[in-house]
Amino acid sequence: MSQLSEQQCEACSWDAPHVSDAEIDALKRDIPEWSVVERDGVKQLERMFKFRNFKQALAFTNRVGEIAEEVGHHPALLTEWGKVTVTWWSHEMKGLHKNDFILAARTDKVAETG
Ligand SMILES: C[C@H](O)[C@H](O)[C@H]1CNC2=NC(N)=NC(=O)C2=N1
Repeated sequence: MSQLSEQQCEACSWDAPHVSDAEIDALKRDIPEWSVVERDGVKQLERMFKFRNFKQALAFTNRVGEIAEEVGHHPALLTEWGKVTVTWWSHEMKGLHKNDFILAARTDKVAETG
């Protein structure tokens, strides 16, 4: 189990510090299945999860929605037959905050434990 998932999200505003490339490398070790992608100059964390059907993919989507609502930090969720693509980033900062890594670790936990 990742300790990262147990850490608390901090309040995050548009001028909060971005995680450095060295911090990204260190934090990514706890969430090895996630990729850092860059869209329109904005770094994002992304992972695709596979399921047996649409219903299970939708149930996972809703569980991830619940953990997002708990902390007021929200991912992009693409739900398809048998798969869900989850993308975390901090819109206000236009980049990655430690919160995104914490939520990615919690997303992994949802996938493991339901
Ligand atoms: C007002 C509200 O809390 C903010 O707009 C929140 C909502 N959820 C959010 N989610 C994410 N991922 N990034 C944000 O910057 C963000 N901002």
